[in-house]
Amino acid sequence: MSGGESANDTGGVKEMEATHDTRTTEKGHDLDVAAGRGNAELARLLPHPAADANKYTRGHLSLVAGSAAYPGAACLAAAAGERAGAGYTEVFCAGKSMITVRGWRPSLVVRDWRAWKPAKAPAPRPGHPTACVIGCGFDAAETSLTSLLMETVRGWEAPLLIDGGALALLANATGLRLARERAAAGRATLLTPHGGEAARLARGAREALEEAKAAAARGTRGPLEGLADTLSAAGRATLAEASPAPATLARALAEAYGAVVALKGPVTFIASPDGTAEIMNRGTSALAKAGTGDVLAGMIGALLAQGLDPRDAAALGCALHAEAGRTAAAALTDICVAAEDLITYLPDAIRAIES
Ligand SMILES: NC(=O)C1=CN([C@@H]2O[C@H](COP(=O)(O)OP(=O)(O)OC[C@H]3O[C@@H](n4cnc5c(N)ncnc54)[C@H](OP(=O)(O)O)[C@@H]3O)[C@@H](O)[C@H]2O)[C@@H](O)CC1
Ligand SMILES: Nc1ncnc2c1ncn2[C@@H]1O[C@H](COP(=O)(O)OP(=O)(O)O)[C@@H](O)[C@H]1O
Repeated sequence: MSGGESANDTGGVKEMEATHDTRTTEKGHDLDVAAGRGNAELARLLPHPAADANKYTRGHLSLVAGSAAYPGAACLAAAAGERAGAGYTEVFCAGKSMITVRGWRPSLVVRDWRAWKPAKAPAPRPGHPTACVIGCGFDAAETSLTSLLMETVRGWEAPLLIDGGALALLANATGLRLARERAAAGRATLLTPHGGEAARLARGAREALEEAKAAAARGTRGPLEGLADTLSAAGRATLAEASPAPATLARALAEAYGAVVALKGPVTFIASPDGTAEIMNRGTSALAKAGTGDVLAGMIGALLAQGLDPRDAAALGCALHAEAGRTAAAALTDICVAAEDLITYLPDAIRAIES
């Protein structure tokens, strides 16, 4: 830990007093939690390119995003991913969205998402990090996207970030089982729900628990056998609650899905399957505008694609996103900031964290 910071564990939530301006102290329903990681610790994670870097060694980000209804989400996530340092950003989107995404930024490599073959992707190679972000601009009403998602959860080996409409498609017994199988195989997954998406994920986990219980009562063995026994009593109780506190919800979802969970909101909680959690409270209500979550997914995805561990990628990505929002609001007012501005102000956020 860097100088000026102190940390201790209280109920699994990492409490830190950082040297940066902490502004707010969040009082969770069950815990008092202070600010997240300090600038010095975050700055050490910044993926500056090596002198001999090339676009492939810097990190390959595959973004499966942008249904015909929401091409903008793919544009925002992809531009944010490039700005956050990915060396090669490839967008797999709906055929009807391709022209929009190509026209938005010529540096993006744009393909039809029928060409997305996650199980056939080359195995990750040392020195050539890669990651996938799936779900920004997924139309959850388009159930045909379920197979695209499930195939990716099952077949994609490298780190996987699931966001937006894909979270609704994951929120059921099959999604939970496949996510847990990924975790058991040592494959990293990161979920980035807002409050509504987190509630859906909790419902999906409850559905899986009920299915597992019913199978046990019938005496049948199934893929979810023993699920209830592998979840902590606190986790099960949280999933059963109508409106749990966000810190405990993030932890219960991380445990259930075997994934790092960044539960977004005015304060963001980043929880890991091992029960640890940290808080990111640098944000501003200027961020409460459509598309800012897509930008965040692209930023974190790019950090994963540059080899950061999911917890570090989430902590750094959320902090950079929040700092970009604050710098943008200082220049443009908290009324005028839009999602695109976060991409423009990301360099200032990087400088703020390094200074
Ligand atoms: N430019 C583009 O192309 C854009 C495309 N986008 C894409 O659109 C897709 C759908 O995503 P979405 O977030 O708009 O809708 P959805 O998942 O139905 O969630 C909304 C429901 O959840 C609830 N809710 C509860 N807490 C909440 C919270 N903290 N924050 C927000 N909502 C919260 C809320 O309940 P309410 O507050 O109304 O009671 C409401 O009923 C997705 O793929 C995304 O990537 C967007 O990113 C925008 C820019
Ligand atoms: N009042 C607020 N204060 C601070 N940050 C906020 C606030 N409201 C939203 N945010 C941040 O803005 C982003 C919104 O993400 P999300 O709801 O997924 O948006 P979208 O789906 O439109 O892209 C998250 O990073 C969230 O933490």
